[in-house]
Amino acid sequence: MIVGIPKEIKNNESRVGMTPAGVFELVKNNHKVYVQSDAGEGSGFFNQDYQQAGAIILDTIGQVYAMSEMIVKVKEPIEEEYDLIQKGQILFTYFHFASSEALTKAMIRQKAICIAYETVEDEEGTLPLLTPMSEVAGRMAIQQGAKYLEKPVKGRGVLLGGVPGVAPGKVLVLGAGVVGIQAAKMAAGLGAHVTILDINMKRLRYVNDVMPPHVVTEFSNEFNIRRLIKTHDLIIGGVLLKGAKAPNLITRDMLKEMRPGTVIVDVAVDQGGCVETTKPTTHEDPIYIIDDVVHYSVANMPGAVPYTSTMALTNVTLPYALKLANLGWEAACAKDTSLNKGLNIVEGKVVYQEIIEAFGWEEVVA
Ligand SMILES: NC(=O)C1=CN([C@@H]2O[C@H](COP(=O)(O)OP(=O)(O)OC[C@H]3O[C@@H](n4cnc5c(N)ncnc54)[C@H](O)[C@@H]3O)[C@@H](O)[C@H]2O)C=CC1
Ligand SMILES: CC(=O)C(=O)O
Ligand SMILES: [Mg+2]
Repeated sequence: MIVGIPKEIKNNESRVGMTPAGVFELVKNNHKVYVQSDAGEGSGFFNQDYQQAGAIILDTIGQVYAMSEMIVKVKEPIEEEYDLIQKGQILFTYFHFASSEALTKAMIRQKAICIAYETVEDEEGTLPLLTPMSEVAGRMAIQQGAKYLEKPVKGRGVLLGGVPGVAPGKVLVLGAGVVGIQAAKMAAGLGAHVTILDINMKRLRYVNDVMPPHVVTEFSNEFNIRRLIKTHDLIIGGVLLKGAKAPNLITRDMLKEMRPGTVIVDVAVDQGGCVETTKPTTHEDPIYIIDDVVHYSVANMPGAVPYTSTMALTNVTLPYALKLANLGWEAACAKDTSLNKGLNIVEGKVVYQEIIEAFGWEEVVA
């Protein structure tokens, strides 16, 4: 198969869809790999590294799309890329369709085969291609939250760890999944008081078992959320309903109940966010303020730490990319039930039910 690796063009996105090690594996399996010039530069991989691994470097993104049967990338295609996508071309990347009707309609129009990293699901129900980026984003959420709690950027002016004689800051984590647990771990490490909520008792039991005593679990419901937001300094959104729009656990009216300078880091923004007032932001302009509450909602948080993130992501995507290249998408998905769950749009047809529901469409749109 001919595989193309374009340079990411989303704001401050420095990850790349494949490392030279991945190229080496594909070439070893008799595939041809085109890499756009400087695609890996932001992650510390240079044209020469890709060439030594067996790739051919192409000058433009247009050439990569035009000459490849499968595109392996990181983020969803953005508007400038829509028309480059070919009918029947495999796109293997994050899409987060439920948060964007425009993107969904564009991919339907282009009649591509869209296999979404975030819905590939193993037998245990975990999401192997989302997990490493959730680990990165969960850890980063505390770094970013701590920064925006500082007064000069309109935060409450609270130091998360406190100091001797002064109580630590309080962190509320919505969702005890991968993002939530990593965020709780980092916040606890700084000495903050952490409250973590979920509706899944298994997750809460696990957290209760492995975390130190200053990480407290509570059941997630509106009553508890309304009570807790009044006293917590930093709120992390890490809720996910697979493939679907995230539920709005914090509604607009609740902002008035928070103290001025409270910070919300809504990591779930890529699935539409779990806060009603969440809208996607960029690393260039990451925050906005509503009712004195600082909102941070960057949809590609791991893109800011590409040295770590590119390797963490491609460690898990490569075996699937290799399967797709070796067998073609139909046979690969038929053989591998995890990969099959990644199929979101196939030649103009939405095949993932939660996407159809997210837009209130009656049926599969062709
Ligand atoms: N902004 C960014 O750059 C990034 C965003 N993400 C996003 O972060 C989100 C979370 O991802 P993961 O932690 O991997 O998901 P996960 O599936 O591991 O965890 C989600 C948790 O939410 C819980 N949940 C569901 N409904 C709930 C409710 N009403 N109240 C409380 N908890 C509830 C689930 O039980 C589950 O434990 C996803 O939308 C993911 O795409 C992930 C990586 C990067
Ligand atoms: C998962 C995701 O949205 C990201 O890594 O950017
Ligand atoms: Mg207020």
